[in-house]
Amino acid sequence: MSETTPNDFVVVANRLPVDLETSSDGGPPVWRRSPGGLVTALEPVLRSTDGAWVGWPGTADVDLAPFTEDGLTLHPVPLSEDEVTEYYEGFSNATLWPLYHDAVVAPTFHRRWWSVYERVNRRFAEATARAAAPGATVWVHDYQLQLVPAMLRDLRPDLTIGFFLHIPFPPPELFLQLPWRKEVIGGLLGADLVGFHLPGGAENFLYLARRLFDLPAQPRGTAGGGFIDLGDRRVRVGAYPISIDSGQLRSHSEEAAIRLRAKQIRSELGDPETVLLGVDRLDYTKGINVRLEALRELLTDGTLDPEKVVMVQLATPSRERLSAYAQLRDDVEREVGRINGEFGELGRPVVHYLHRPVDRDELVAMYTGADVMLVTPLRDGMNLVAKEYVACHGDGSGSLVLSEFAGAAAELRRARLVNPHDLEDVKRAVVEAVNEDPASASRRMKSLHTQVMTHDVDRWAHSFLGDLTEQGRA
Ligand SMILES: Nc1nc2c(ncn2[C@@H]2O[C@H](COP(=O)(O)OP(=O)(O)O)[C@@H](O)[C@H]2O)c(=O)[nH]1
Ligand SMILES: O=P(O)(O)OC[C@H]1O[C@H](O[C@H]2O[C@H](CO)[C@@H](O)[C@H](O)[C@H]2O)[C@H](O)[C@@H](O)[C@@H]1O
Repeated sequence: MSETTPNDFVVVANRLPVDLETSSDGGPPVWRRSPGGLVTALEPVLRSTDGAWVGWPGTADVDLAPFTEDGLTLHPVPLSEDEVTEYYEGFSNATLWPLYHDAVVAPTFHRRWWSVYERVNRRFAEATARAAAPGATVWVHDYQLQLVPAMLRDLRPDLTIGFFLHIPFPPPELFLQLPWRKEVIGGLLGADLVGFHLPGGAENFLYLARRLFDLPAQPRGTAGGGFIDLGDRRVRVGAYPISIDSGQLRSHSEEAAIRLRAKQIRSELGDPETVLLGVDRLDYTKGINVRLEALRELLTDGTLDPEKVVMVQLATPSRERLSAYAQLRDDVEREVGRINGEFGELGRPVVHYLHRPVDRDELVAMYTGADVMLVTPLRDGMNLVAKEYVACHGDGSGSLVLSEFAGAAAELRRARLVNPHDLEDVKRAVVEAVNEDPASASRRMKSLHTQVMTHDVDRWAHSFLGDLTEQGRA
């Protein structure tokens, strides 16, 4: 670890790429990789740009000076226990998260949470102002930090500021429910460039900004993008679908040790004809129960044979103190128990359920060895898991069942797209994926693979940062 100097490129996100975990047995704290796709995508970008990362170290009441860890310059922003409850779990994940995900769970609005959200956003803006060199480029990420762009611009007008939202930006009729709607849009308008995964998010934002700030309509740009003129400055808005380090993952999946482990996993599962796989944070947006219910009905009506089909569901713990997440865990575990109780045999469950993270090698072996990947979110910004599975199947093996409501569906058109609200549609897609003729399945997967290989995270970052640089110069 060492002291740091201001950087020309700074990433700002709620979490650092590593979480500080304290052990209950009094042992020394350890840094572990943070959960979620934002970190998966941004870490390779930051490594290639030699920038700094401003974020929360994942544990309450930890106040650390900036330091370097494993080659990354990190600027920790402390959160108190109350701030974790009110800013992170409260306003970020019980107000904004459900509101932005089509209100699949009812959002909760609390004035107190809002004031803590404002306070914490200010702290992030101040930490960033200290971390950024004169004239630096700052890239702010996600719904937890929507006020940072305007706060940072006030503190440091010399900076070029980009903002990227990793979750869907909701349609106006939902967003307008938010009591602090104007403040949130005003916060985002502090950026030079505001980016979304999909054109629909960009269009929603442009409409709302013009309506809430009474701005004149402008001609539409390409792919849902456009500009907002604020008099003294111009904010660019666009769609930038995020991706993964596809080349690295493909090579990883082709390593002999991974191939061997993939075979071992199948053997440990009893060498079934078909392995179905789900990989998600245990989040109510991910539609885990949708696929479990589809499986149970297909076993009940005899369409799938429990002696031939096995499902692996990896559900990594997430936001566990929130009641909607605790309820989801109960529901998922009840459904897993029900399927295994009805259709499993001694030593041979149908659903293998893990409620803990596995290491990256094991995850890549799981992707590589699975015949059908089930990605059935009710709503998802992108879903990198879908792209990761495809990157691991360059040989044309495997099949992807993908919700129309995942951002990834806009690019992965040749996946078996399903409406997760329509159980019959999900069942049909699972059966078709299990029974598909190998030659046609291979053509499908190869075309998906080409898409993922040619649209990787490097391309995403270059596209966003290229537009940001252009905008900063304008
Ligand atoms: N190493 C590891 N990574 C995981 C595990 N579960 C999920 N991930 C990763 O977490 C990320 C999830 O991203 P995404 O699908 O976009 O959904 P998000 O959780 O909503 O960000 C992917 O990069 C996964 O590979 C796990 O058990 N171990
Ligand atoms: O930090 P957590 O509360 O533990 O949550 C983990 C991350 O979840 C979300 O990820 C999103 O970003 C992915 C990459 O763009 C995208 O593929 C996925 O659809 C999103 O759900 C969240 O947006 C991140 O801020 C969290 O760190």
